[in-house]
Amino acid sequence: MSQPLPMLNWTTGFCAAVLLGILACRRRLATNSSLPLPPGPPSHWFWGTKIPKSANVAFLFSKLVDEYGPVVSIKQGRKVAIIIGRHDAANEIMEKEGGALVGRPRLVAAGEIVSKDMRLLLSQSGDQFRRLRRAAHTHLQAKAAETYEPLQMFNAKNVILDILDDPKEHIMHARRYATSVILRVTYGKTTPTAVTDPEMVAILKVVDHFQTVMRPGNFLVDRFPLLKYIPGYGRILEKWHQEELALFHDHMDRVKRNMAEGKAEACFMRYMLENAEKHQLSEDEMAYLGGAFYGAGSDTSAVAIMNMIMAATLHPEAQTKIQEELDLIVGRDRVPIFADHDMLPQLQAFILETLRWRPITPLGFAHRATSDIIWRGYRIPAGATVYGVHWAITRDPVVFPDPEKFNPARWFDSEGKIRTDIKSFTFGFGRRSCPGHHVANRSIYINAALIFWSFRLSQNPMAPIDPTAFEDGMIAHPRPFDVKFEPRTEEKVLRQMMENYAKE
Ligand code: HEM
Repeated sequence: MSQPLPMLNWTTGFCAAVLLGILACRRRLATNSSLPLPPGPPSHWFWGTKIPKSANVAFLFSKLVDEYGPVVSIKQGRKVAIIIGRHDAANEIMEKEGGALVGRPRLVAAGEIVSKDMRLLLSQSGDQFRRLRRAAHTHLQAKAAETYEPLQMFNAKNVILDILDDPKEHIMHARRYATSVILRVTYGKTTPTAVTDPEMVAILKVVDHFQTVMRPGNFLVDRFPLLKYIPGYGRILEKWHQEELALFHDHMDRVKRNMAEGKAEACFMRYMLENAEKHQLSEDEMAYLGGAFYGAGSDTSAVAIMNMIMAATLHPEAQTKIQEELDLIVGRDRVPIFADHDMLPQLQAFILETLRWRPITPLGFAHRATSDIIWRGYRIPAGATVYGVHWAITRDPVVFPDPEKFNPARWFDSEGKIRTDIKSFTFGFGRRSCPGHHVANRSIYINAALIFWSFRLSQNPMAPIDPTAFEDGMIAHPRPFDVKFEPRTEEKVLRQMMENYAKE
């Protein structure tokens, strides 16, 4: 008689658990969908929130944050976009809920037509994303980045020599630095890269196309994806795809040829070709991954160096502080090296403040919510495009009082140490944050150290020739601006020291 009881108990327990589960889910669904979206501007039922085509989207979104609060929702047709513009909210949503924000929004023009779904930066969460990201990490992680220090020093000294030869072209010199480093890391290219090389011109063209295609609202097909099936539509986008694919393959094929002749340098692409099976990537995917390194890593690093020069020229008092520190720690008989980094807090604070004051990617890169996120009573629905807007977050007045002021001192704690309690979002958020940040941080540091050290600032600070050139607040991609570079160290001595400084 007592036999069936355990079975009954088990069945009853199971049913009760299922019922409770269903109820909990329904309650959650009901609660979630009844929660409001974050506040935002009114929108048209069909067109959504109007974004003027000419607008600087990062500025526009930052204004919305000032008006509606730290998290704003806007409509893009029937889709929801969420703008995150304050530090706390970025931490709580982009970082802590990072698991639900690994995705990227569907970008028809940039992702599907131009990149044919092979660009890591735009790849959706899932198997392909994991394979690409794992492969990229092999050559971008901290340990690998450390091994690139000599080639970064070598190229940074060339920036100084180039500036001495042709100070007006300092923006091009920064570009050449960044491209040379990336081409060396990715393809083992050791021959010098000149700004006029057809290869460099082709790279800059690809970067330029990508920036154009990424600008929200630039291509109607992103609003109306069916357009891509209309014959003839998107011819220019297809052409851009063919151009970049050919360029990426050219680079890869050169490594293949060198491997066949037994003279390939150790580099990312050689590793990929030797380990293609392990990483399960097709030839096109490998070619694109190589391209992703300079697509994502060359212009960004160059802009970081340019912004530093811009910040220095505008703030002679900051130059003087760093100068004093360099005199004390490095002296004048040798050139700064990587090992000096931890002993140069003034320089570190200057770099942190430059990256805050003029973020390199003011709008950031959009993420996509893969499930509902509830934040302080608001709902970020699954499928929403989520922007962590760097320009707005770096202007959070609670974390960065008087945010427009360039003030490296804000990065020191009461004991004079660099603050570790403020997370910097320069390299993005959560699981999509920049895998190249170890390489990038080293590039920024060594160029800053060399530039400040070389241009003895106390007597001849780097100065803008036309201070009004900066007045409208350049962001992202500085226009050419003239800087007076007059090294105090005797030029001949400086050249000599640079020549002897780093040999690849
Ligand atoms: C100062 C220089 C750099 C800055 C400011 C920067 C910034 C960023 C940002 C903001 C993202 C998007 C993060 C997000 O979605 O939240 C990103 C992604 C990426 N960066 Fe960088 N980056 C820099 C240099 C580099 C370098 C040197 C490389 C490679 C050599 C690189 C490779 C990548 C790649 C492959 C991605 C795509 C990652 C993904 O979508 O999963 N970046 N970077």
